[in-house]
Formats: sequence, structure tokens, C-alpha cells
Amino acid sequence: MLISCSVDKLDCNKMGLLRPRTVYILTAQQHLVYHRQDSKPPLHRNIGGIMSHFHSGKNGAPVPENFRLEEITLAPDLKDGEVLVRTLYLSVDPYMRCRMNEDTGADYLTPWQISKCVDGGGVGVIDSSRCNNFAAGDVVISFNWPWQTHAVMTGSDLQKVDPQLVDGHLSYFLGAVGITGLTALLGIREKGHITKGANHTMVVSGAAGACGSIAGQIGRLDGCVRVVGICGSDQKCKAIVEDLGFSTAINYHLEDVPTKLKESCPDGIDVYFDNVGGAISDAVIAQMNNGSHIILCGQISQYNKDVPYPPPLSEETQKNLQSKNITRERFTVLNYMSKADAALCELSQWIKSGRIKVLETVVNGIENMGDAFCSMMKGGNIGKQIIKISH
Ligand SMILES: NC(=O)C1=CN([C@@H]2O[C@H](COP(=O)(O)OP(=O)(O)OC[C@H]3O[C@@H](n4cnc5c(N)ncnc54)[C@H](OP(=O)(O)O)[C@@H]3O)[C@@H](O)[C@H]2O)C=CC1
Ligand SMILES: CCCCCC(=O)/C=C/[C@@H]1[C@@H](C/C=C\CCCC(=O)O)[C@@H](O)C[C@H]1O
Repeated sequence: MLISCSVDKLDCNKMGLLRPRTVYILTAQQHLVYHRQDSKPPLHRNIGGIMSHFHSGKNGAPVPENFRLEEITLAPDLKDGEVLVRTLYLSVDPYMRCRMNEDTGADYLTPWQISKCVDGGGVGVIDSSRCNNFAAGDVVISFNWPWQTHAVMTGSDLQKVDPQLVDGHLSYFLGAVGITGLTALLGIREKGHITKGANHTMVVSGAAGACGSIAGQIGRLDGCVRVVGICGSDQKCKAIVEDLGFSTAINYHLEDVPTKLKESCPDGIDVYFDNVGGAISDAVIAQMNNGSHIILCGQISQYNKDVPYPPPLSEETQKNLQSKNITRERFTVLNYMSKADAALCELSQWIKSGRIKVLETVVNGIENMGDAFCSMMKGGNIGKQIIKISH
């Protein structure tokens, strides 16, 4: 969906006037808030047919009706310190499912507010500025980009980025040269303990997704002799082996994971990059070596359930961890941002030189963001799920 904008950018920049007034935004809907069993009574009563699936305390997958497209009018003038941004790309990510609960389960995550515009990772370009740090044409990113086609934002919420880092592929700032790339690289370096020459075997779950697809390639570059990916379709298995260089792939919907792991990892498993948790992770952990390491990146198989993060493990898996002295420390990329600049340079160079390949699934149009989010949560993406908002 395009908005009509016949405004000359230079005029906008000089005056902070004549900006496109009507923009499209996505708001969170009332039936968005699901309540954990132990949470307070709902602040917002759920009404309507769709919500019958999501009574207080019940679990559930998100649906596109959790979002509504609305038209708003932007205030006519910029205030000091503000910029008008045009949104280029927006990100949908698994953690957003946690922002659909009043209790997100993580202290660094705030819940989305009913009837208010939704936000997340975004990249865009400055259309006009009344902030000294930014000029028209600058490319900027934010973790809290409103899901709007244009937005008035405060300069302090934005970070300027250099398009050369991504050879002009600006969507990479939301993926391989952004938080997901950092998560893969820093997760491996901080928690993976890969030793070159030690013939390590790495297993990655969620292997065809944004983090997993990069993590497997870094595992190989950092010296693992075998990298096995677990993912949800034959097409994904083919992509990670043929395009990304994984040694083997397991389709967890069609194949018996323990049997396939036994075949693919004859020397056991030394490093496990865990994106999914649940039964898949139990099966991997059962075949891990003594003194091996888990990178506890995410547990997406549990995000639609009424459990805290990280979700509790079965007794058997806990025993396995203890008896084999397997490390499993929670990893949050935001705790390592002092290392982000160097890591982004490394990712950029690997991508430019072709040693890391980037996969993306791109959906067009803000009106399709709700669908794209729900699809990603069910495995509809290969690589990073991106929504293209404007050229
Ligand atoms: N610790 C940190 O700082 C960060 C953690 N994360 C975490 O990393 C993980 C991956 O995120 P990201 O790369 O952005 O997302 P992905 O691109 O991997 O997309 C999510 C994928 O999860 C898979 N999936 C969905 N449901 C299940 C299920 N029940 N069992 C197994 N797999 C499932 C689907 O692939 P398939 O077809 O294979 O099922 C889907 O494509 C998430 O758990 C996320 O929370 C992300 C960023 C930072
Ligand atoms: C509670 C489950 C979280 C699972 C792990 C995960 O996916 C973490 C992701 C974060 C993610 C979100 C961080 C900040 C967004 C701030 C939004 C807000 O509440 O204002 C990512 O961007 C960094 C990861 O650590």
C-alpha cells in the first residue's frame, strides 16, 4: 500500500513542513493480550469471536486479526530534536510473541499496548530533520521503530548506519548485519567454546531461520568439522545444505530426530545452538558429549505456551545436563553490545567476501505485516523474515 507523497525532499528538510500527512500504521488489537495463568485479572476484556480461542490463562498462536491497519495524520511540523523518517524495512521476530502478553517474561521486553501502534526493529531513511545529528537521506535504524509507513521520531531513538557495510542491502541491518547476525556470532563466541582442530560437531535447531542459518555458517568458519541443522521442511533442509554448506539437515516434521542425529553425529555433539527448546532440544541434549556446551539462544517452540522464559526442562534432560557436565547458560545479545561494532564488521566482511550467505524471505506492504509475523512463528520463512515497506 503506497501513500501519495509528492513533496520535494529538500523543501521538507529545510522547513520541516509539507510532510506527507497521512500514513498507515498497525495497531495492536484488544484480543492481542493473552494472560498467563498466574497473572492478574485481564485489564482489557476480550470480546468477539476470535478471542474465544484466547481466554485468560490459555495458550495460543498469534493470528493476523491481532493487528489492525489504520490511517493516521501526522502533526504538521517537526519539533526540535525530531525527524521525519520514511520506513524502508521492518522486522518481525519471535520475541514479539512475548510482547503480546501483559507479562512478557523478560525484564527488557515491554508489552505492546492495546490499540496503540506496534513497534520493533526497523530501518529507514530521514526525509526531514530538526535534529542536528541527522540530515535528509541518512539511513537509520531503531529497535523501537513504529510499524508505520512514515513516522515522526526522536533523534535519540535512532542510530545512523553506513549502507556500505551491507553493500546497499539495507534489510541486512535487521538480520545478518544486525541483531540476528550479532546473536549468532556473539552467542557462539561467548557460549560455544568451539576449538579449532578439536574436530567439534555442532548442531543448530531452527537452522534455516535468521539466527540459525548464520550460526551454522559461523560454526563451520570457526572450525567445527561437522554442522548439522534441524528445521521444518525439505526445502529448508535443501537450502541449508546446498546453499549454506551445512553437513547434514534433519526435517523434524518428517524424520525421527534421535535416529537421524545418531547417523549424522557419529562422534556425539560438542556444541548445540538452541533456537527452539522442547522435544527437539531434549533429543539433541541426550546425544551431547561430556563437557559440551549449549548456546541457549531461544525457545520458540514454547512461546505460545503459558510458561516463563526460559521454560522448565524435563527431569530427564536436567539429569543429562548434570551427569555430563553440559553448560547451558542463558544468552541475551543485548548484554554484549560493547562487542557489537567489531562483530558487525566481521559479519560484513564475511558477507561481502561470500563466506557467509544471507537468506531472506521478503513480504511487501505494511498491510501484510500481521500475516508475516504469524507465518514466521509457524515456519513460513527461510532466513530472515523481512517486510518491505517502501523503496
Ligand atoms: N538470545 C537472544 O538475544 C536472541 C534470541 N533469539 C531467539 O532465536 C530464535 C530464532 O529467532 P529468529 O532467527 O529471529 O527466528 P527464525 O527466523 O528462526 O524464525 C522462527 C522459526 O522458528 C521455527 N519454529 C517455529 N515453531 C517451532 C517449533 N514449535 N519447533 C521448532 N521450530 C519452530 C520455524 O522454523 P521451522 O520451519 O524450522 O519450524 C520458524 O521459521 C528464537 O527462539 C528467538 O527468540 C533471537 C534474537 C536474539
Ligand atoms: C522472553 C523471550 C525472549 C527470548 C529471547 C529473544 O528472542 C530475545 C530477543 C531480544 C530482542 C528484543 C530486544 C529488545 C526489544 C525492545 C522492545 C521493547 O520492549 O521496548 C533483540 O532485539 C535482542 C534480543 O536479545
